[in-house]
Amino acid sequence: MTDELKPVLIKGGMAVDDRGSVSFVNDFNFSDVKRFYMVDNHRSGFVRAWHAHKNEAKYVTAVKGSAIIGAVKIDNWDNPSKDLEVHRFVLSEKTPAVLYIPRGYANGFMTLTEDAKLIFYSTSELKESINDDYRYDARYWNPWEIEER
Ligand SMILES: Cc1cn([C@H]2C[C@H](O)[C@@H](COP(=O)(O)OP(=O)(O)O[C@H]3O[C@@H](C)C(=O)[C@@H](O)[C@H]3O)O2)c(=O)[nH]c1=O
Repeated sequence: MTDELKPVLIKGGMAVDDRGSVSFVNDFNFSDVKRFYMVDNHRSGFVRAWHAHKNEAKYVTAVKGSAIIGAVKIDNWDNPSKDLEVHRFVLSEKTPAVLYIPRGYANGFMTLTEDAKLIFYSTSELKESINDDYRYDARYWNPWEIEER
């Protein structure tokens, strides 16, 4: 759906009335999605990172709670530079949105709330993804610090 080679935050919205609420991201579609999976952590503050894919792109949204999402475009798959640009986003059920992470990127996230649950929509089938999975230490790049301000 999106051939940009930069992460794109597709913003949505929430409609609330006397019945309840509807969260939506109208500009997102499933045209290149082949599978989905949901991820949560046992506690807030836990980091799952860095997982990189040469061919797989993914879309991620927060179904519940909030999380910091990181994305880094890989320059050298065997020894990526530590100085690469780290794209950093906060996804939350309170501000409906879908984050597009292009192929060629490492991604990861840190849960900000105990109840955080993320859905990933992947453009690869699992068997394609398994052969396209490059992992680096969770703090190889470190967008997980929260500055008190
Ligand atoms: C992602 C996924 C995992 N699994 C299985 C495989 C494995 O036995 C178990 C755990 O998978 P993983 O160890 O890959 O889970 P994890 O290490 O949390 O990796 C996941 O984290 C996020 C940040 C990513 O970027 C993805 O690459 C995804 O693989 O779940 C599926 O069956 N289907 C799926 O779509």
